[in-house]
Amino acid sequence: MLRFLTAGESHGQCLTAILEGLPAGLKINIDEINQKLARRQTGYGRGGRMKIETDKVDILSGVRFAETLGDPITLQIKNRDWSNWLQKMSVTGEPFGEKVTAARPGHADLVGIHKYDRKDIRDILERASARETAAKVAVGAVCQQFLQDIGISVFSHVVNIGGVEIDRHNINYAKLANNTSDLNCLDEAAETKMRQKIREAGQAGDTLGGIFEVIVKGAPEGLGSHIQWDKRLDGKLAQSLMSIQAIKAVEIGEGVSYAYNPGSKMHDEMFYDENKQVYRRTNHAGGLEGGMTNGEDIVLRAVMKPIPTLMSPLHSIDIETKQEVLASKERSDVCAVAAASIVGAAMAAFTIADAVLEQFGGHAMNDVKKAIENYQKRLGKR
Ligand SMILES: Cc1cc2nc3c(=O)[nH]c(=O)nc-3n(C[C@H](O)[C@H](O)[C@H](O)COP(=O)(O)O)c2cc1C
Ligand SMILES: C=C(O[C@@H]1CC(C(=O)O)=C[C@@H](OP(=O)(O)O)[C@H]1O)C(=O)O
Repeated sequence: MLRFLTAGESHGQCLTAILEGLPAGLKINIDEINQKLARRQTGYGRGGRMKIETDKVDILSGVRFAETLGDPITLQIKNRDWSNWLQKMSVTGEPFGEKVTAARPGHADLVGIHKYDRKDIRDILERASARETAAKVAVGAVCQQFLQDIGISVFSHVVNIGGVEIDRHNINYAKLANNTSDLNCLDEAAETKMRQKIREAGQAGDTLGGIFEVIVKGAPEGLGSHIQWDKRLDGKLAQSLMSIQAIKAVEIGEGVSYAYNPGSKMHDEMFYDENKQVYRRTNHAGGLEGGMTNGEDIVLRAVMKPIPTLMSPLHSIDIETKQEVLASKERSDVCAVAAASIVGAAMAAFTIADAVLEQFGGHAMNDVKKAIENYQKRLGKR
């Protein structure tokens, strides 16, 4: 079993993740992890915090001479902003600085205060903050290196921001691997409109959400299982995306379209090629049937809600004065769908890596590769 935990507050000293369960003998490239961390920081519409941070990973355990040992891998990312918050985030001493008492609709503020019996909303928002997604991306980047080594690639791109959609007929999917657009969008015309939309939202003190897509190529047939609810890979992938801060809906393949079309239009018909290898002409199912991968690309989409902190704040309540007030305004992003798309690829990579290890086991990279080879041979795959 592959598992990870993260720790760290948004303005605390650092973020830490422990990733356990990867086999020994996997080559680790720190520069590639850092590239993914940098990519998560980009995106038109991000706030002032991203000008302070330059996320870089330190590997504190589990790797020696750039190879995994099979031990838990500890990944750490320092918060550069911490130096500005030493007293407000002090581990010892008396409370310092103004309390946050005006709850923001759409954030964890109010429920968190009630549930954890706190008086300062900062005690909640620090951990609810999506700053934590930097740790998820570091974990996912390591998992992506594992997957890459066995021929599986995970990509993501932005398909909608604030209602501006990409033109699917005009997309060069070959650019997925080295897309350098800071909105992580493959459609230049749509990207220009997205920027305009984000600019207008920012000027109005408003925020925007959107949709990103994750595509997994090269996953072997049969990851996951139909035999039990918690073994279904569609369910696990949905959770991995839904667990990202601000994600409100997840779609697999044509997802929502299934409600509007008959079976004759939606199920992917099967054919044999001249070598008696099965192929399909469509992939409405997004690569998953019966909770298992079917050998097609895995296609997932996630909907992100607009950022809850608005510079033109919404009506809310003050937990201390019990008055109706405007929600608090923290420095904030206007739109972070591009960043979320990088997090989405990381979370999908973790989940696929876990499914691969569940199926093929192995504490050593060579054993994993042999097991996959044997399985593919049994299936008659070339
Ligand atoms: C990459 C990323 C950046 C985010 N930036 C902000 C932000 O600057 N301000 C904010 O209020 N929420 C931001 N959020 C969203 C909140 O973290 C999220 O809405 C909050 O934790 C409540 O969780 P929920 O939306 O899943 O219910 C961001 C989310 C992501 C994924
Ligand atoms: C720090 C990050 O995102 C943060 C997510 C976030 C929130 O409420 O989720 C609030 C903002 O933090 P701050 O209050 O420090 O400006 C974002 O910048 C990050 O993505 O690295």
